[in-house]
Amino acid sequence: MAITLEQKQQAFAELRDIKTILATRGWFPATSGNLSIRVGDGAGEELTFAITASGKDKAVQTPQDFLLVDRDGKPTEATTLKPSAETLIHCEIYKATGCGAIFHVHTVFNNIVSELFANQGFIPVKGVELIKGFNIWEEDTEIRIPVLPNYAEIPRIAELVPGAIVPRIPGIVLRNHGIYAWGANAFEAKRHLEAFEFLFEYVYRWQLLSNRS
Ligand SMILES: CSC[C@@H](O)[C@@H](O)C(=O)COP(=O)(O)O
Ligand SMILES: [Zn+2]
Repeated sequence: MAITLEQKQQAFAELRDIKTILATRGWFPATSGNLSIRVGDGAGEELTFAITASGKDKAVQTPQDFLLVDRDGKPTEATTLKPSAETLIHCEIYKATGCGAIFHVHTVFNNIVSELFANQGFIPVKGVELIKGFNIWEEDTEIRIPVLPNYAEIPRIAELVPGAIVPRIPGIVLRNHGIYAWGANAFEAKRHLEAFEFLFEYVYRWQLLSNRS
């Protein structure tokens, strides 16, 4: 089914709201970061999502911030805007998870923690209450947040994504780059992103304390 103007405007408005909130946290330094929301209920061949245009200052609101793309990351309408350079990663996450929204940010905490654990391929987090933000309610459990290499060619990263996703962990980290967090909708993706960032800061600070002499 074709996407209606109303659906498109609603997705753009939701992206604008979340972009504004995340910008106030300083989570889009130097034009980094990208955000997307699925539009319509289409799956498979019908997958369409709204995504941030490439290279924009995500802390600034303009009438030219978002566009619609298809399952291959190609614009669905004539536009002068370029979709995010990392659109193919969003495509793979939508196809693999069926999620409704994906938020990507670069922070110092997610970069440092990814570097600390890159060689083992995952960031371990044990016994921290905020994993309940992922709906994991087991006491004192360890979760493992996947870390992928940050190749310069995005298609090389994108092809690793389906194999890296861990069913109950709604995120993947690119080494020394940033986090992709997703959810069934924008509300859930934001909650997951905030939980990840809390956990990364916790792991970072815990490492510092553990290594003091
Ligand atoms: C400007 S540094 C960050 C970019 O290289 C990239 O990683 C990023 O997150 C933003 O790219 P964009 O194409 O604007 O979506
Ligand atoms: Zn990025």
